[in-house]
Amino acid sequence: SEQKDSELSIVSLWMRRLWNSTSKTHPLPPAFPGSLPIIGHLHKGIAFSSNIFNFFKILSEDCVKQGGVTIFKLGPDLHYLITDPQDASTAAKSCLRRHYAMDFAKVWQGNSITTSSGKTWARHRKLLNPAFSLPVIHGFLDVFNSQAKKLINELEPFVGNGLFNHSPYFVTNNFETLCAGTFGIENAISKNLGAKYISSAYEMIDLIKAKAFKVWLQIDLIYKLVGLKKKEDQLLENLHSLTKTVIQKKKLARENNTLSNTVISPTTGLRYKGFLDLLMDLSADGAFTETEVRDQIEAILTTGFETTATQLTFTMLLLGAHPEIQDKLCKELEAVLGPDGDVGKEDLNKLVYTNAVIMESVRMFPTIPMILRWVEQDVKLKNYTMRAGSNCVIFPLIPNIAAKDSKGDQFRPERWLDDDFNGNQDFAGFGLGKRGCIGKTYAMIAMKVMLAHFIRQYRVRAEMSQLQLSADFVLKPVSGHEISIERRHSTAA
Ligand code: HEM
Repeated sequence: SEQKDSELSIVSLWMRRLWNSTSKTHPLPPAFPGSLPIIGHLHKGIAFSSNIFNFFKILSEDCVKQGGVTIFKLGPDLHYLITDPQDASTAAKSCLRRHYAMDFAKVWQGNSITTSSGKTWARHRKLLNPAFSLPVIHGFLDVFNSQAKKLINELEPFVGNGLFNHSPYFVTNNFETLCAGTFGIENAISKNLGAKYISSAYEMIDLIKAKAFKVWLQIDLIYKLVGLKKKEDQLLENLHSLTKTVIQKKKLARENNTLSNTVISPTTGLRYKGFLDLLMDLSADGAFTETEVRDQIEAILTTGFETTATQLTFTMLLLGAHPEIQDKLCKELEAVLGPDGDVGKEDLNKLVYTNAVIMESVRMFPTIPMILRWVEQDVKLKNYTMRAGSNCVIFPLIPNIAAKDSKGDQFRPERWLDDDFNGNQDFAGFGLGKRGCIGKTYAMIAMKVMLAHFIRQYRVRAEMSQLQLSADFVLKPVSGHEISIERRHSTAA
């Protein structure tokens, strides 16, 4: 019946999209320039598709100029673009349903925290919140520390050897870290299985994107005829086989009591559980079905592995291009942690500048470049009412680029320390409101630990003038992002 519900909801979304394009219920805000009859701004989207991040900047800057709310039309689909912080907050609070494109991810992740809406989402979010709390994440510190050291060793051959692409190393390493934290078993999966999962996830995301943009692929018969259904089934098998394998392993271990379902962290002394154990406890209590456990695990893996890795890729690049900031960061890390000590939980709050560096990296390059929501009911903003059946786009770039100072395009971590930017409620890099990022604490601590080891060991150099970005679900560099590394002889042990 869930399948039927989702089909019905897709049909009703289509009806509302069509209705919305013709109804004249509420006056519209000004449009982004260049809209054409029928296709709207589709041609603009296509023209800018090779540099989508620049397009987001142009859209958000225009939106700021036009008063904070504009319209962007992709064929019949009406999108409200919002840069006004108060309206962004209202929209994020009122529109808790994701864009319909996320419905195409349901074949993969069912009704998980990322794909569900309404009461199902609220229940999942409430049940999952404790799994992402600070004490749980503190329990992962050993994994974070050892994974950071592992990466540093892996990069050893690049020392003094010129530019290289560091991004895939961060992706693989972060995926392993996430698997250890998620499954609560180190080396739970083989390297091959992990690599297959990552490549299948990328391909699956491409399919979801294709469905969202090429509307004819949303018709099942066409999807089958062009061979994409077969491809999708194969990818789903690859993806689900990893989660199924680990869940089976864990289940057996729990039944036979051969694996303690809590791990004692040697650094923190804390007893902790991986996400999977917490989910299985909930399933034993009847809160989650077995399928829901798998769906949530898929959702955590997908939202977790690329975001943190990509943000670190950007951070290394920014640090490489700003040696004075890198030196200041290194000084703080050495002062708090010594030349090569691990990061303990009591150190985290002392790494104030490190925190600012990461936040500034999220501000400059938000890996989730837009918050896309579906407007289910009419939503009243300050000066306009968003029509039910439309979409709204909140750019994390809002307060980021429409910056509070005139130097918003500069990488300046100090703004998080000196200015009123610190604790800025409008900052949308990790989302806004109740549906904001559940993994923020995980991500911030994982990134801090990685930077702590990396920067004390290596001096990074980079040059950003040729940087090219792409943005699908995640904003990422596609070229011009290589770095070089040298050992910091003066401080290395
Ligand atoms: C630099 C790292 C990260 C950034 C910048 C980031 C950013 C975001 C943003 C902006 C949203 C809101 C999207 C929306 O409202 O449409 C979000 C949601 C989410 N994030 Fe993150 N994220 C990061 C890392 C992580 C990690 C490591 C995990 C998991 C371990 C994670 C799990 C999630 C989940 C499950 C949601 C959906 C929450 C919900 O729908 O209730 N994120 N993230």
